[in-house]
Amino acid sequence: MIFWLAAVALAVVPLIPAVPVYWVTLLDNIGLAALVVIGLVLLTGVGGMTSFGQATFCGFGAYATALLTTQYGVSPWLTLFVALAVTLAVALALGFITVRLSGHYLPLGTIAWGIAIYYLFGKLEILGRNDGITGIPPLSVAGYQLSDSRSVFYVIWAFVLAACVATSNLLDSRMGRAIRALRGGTRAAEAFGVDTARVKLIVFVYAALLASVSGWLYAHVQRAVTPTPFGINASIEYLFMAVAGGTGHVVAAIFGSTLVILLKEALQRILPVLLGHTANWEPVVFGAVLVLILQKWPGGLWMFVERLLPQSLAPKITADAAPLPVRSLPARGSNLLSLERVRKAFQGLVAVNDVDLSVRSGDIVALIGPNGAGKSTTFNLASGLLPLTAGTVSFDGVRIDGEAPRRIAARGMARTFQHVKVLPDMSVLDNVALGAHLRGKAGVLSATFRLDRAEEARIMADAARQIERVGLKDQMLLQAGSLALGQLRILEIARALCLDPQLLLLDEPAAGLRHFEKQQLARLLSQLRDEGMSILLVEHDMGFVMGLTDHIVVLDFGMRIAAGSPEEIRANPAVIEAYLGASA
Ligand SMILES: Nc1ncnc2c1ncn2[C@@H]1O[C@H](COP(=O)(O)OP(=O)(O)OP(=O)(O)O)[C@@H](O)[C@H]1O
Repeated sequence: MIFWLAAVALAVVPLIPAVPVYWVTLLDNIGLAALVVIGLVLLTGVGGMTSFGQATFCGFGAYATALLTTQYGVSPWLTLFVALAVTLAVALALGFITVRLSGHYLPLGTIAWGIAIYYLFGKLEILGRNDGITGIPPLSVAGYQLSDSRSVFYVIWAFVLAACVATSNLLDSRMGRAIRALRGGTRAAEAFGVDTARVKLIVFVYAALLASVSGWLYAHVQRAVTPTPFGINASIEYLFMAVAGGTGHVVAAIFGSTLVILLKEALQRILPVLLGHTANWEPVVFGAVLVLILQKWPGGLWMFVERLLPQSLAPKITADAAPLPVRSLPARGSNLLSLERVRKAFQGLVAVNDVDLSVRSGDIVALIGPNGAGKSTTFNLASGLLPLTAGTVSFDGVRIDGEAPRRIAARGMARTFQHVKVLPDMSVLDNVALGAHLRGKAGVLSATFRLDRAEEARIMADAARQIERVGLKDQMLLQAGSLALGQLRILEIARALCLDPQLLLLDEPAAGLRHFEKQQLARLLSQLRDEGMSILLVEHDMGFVMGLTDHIVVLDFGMRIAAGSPEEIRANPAVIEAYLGASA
């Protein structure tokens, strides 16, 4: 509501004759920057991919329209589609290479192509080399030329408004959750079935297209383009705007753009008066202020505004949403997971040495052993996180070794993590809904146009059902970051259940839990088994395992030294020697 009131108030500004043209021009510049920064909020703030090359994509939009309108007389509105098509092709090619980079190689990659393309713009004869292209026509609507700041204002801000709405819609969707999941690490996201390389590429292209629209508008506002506004300096400035505003919220992009542009303007006016001479101190003070902001408020300054706004309403859960389809569980007692003579060697070290392990449907099976016995490695071989050196893994009668973790997840194997991997600033409900990624289909287009609501309601209703199933109903709308470790581990189980699995893989589910939390967890796992769920868990806590499981496999130095019921394992001398003996 406040957002729309602000939009109406903004729309009135250029109509007030007393508002100087200079201020309207500033608002135009803020709008142009905000388009790029909205993309950066999604790419960097939400998706965690830092780009120092966004201005380059503005360049593609600007040069495409500059060339076509001045050389070939094409209508500017048509060139918008050409600009988007050119940017799409370039962003797909650059993104394909760039988003596969990780750590600091990713921003370095964006710097590299940002610089290269900037020089390319300045070298190409057809683009007028460093002099650029002049004589670009203004935009026109119904024969009326938008050649002044006031008239073009509405076109710029219509695009900003559309970008805000589309991006907010996108974030509040299945794809939006997948984009947020990127911040939690590729491993976790892939385990829920997210194709992380594809999602990264989608975000990269989305941000590039917004920058291209900004460049296209810029060309028709300035009526001339040169390479300068599309260089690395401009890209860094856009990144500052995103970070200074706050990278977690779409509206913060507008706030950050306003902040940085007004700061630059203010410094240009105030500093010469204060310092009384013409030396160019603005960049120095500008840099110092930005460093101060980054130091003091790394989350961005939007949070100060956000605190003053009414809290957004809790997400609606439609109780009567049709349930998502549920896969049938295999007959109780049938062989669900089989590891046969699996082996994993890390260079010289054989971490898992020809181990056999099977899980029957409806059983809780534990994999135990002293530190370094090879439990986690075996677990990761089963879930596809590590490739096998030898042996086979079959799930529900089908060989799955060699398949990617997300394909294995799609078959009905869901996992939790030894070090919990939740998104702390997302609600428990949204975190759990992430587990249902593979049960939905809605992509970017249906999300931005809100055509995904029926599917989204079904996903949310299922997530709420799983949360109730594990007993976290009272925490459903809290931020996941506010939960205790025991609740976080249960949240991960709810998220795994949201995948509609046949088998749950739990990596040290009781690690770090207090006694009553362990009891609560054991009750939940028994309840799930009673409901027909099969569970394989890696665990250190013998008391927890003995009271809960149907079958135990013991590893030591990568070898299987025993397998049997808890009673058999308790009485096995090799186990007492290797495991219990060690702790005794
Ligand atoms: N990526 C790796 N590269 C090299 N060695 C590894 C790798 N992962 C595990 N190892 C080694 O393989 C052996 C088994 O490790 P693993 O983590 O599977 O044991 P674990 O039983 O899960 O131990 P813990 O209970 O301490 O987690 C250890 O000696 C470990 O150092």
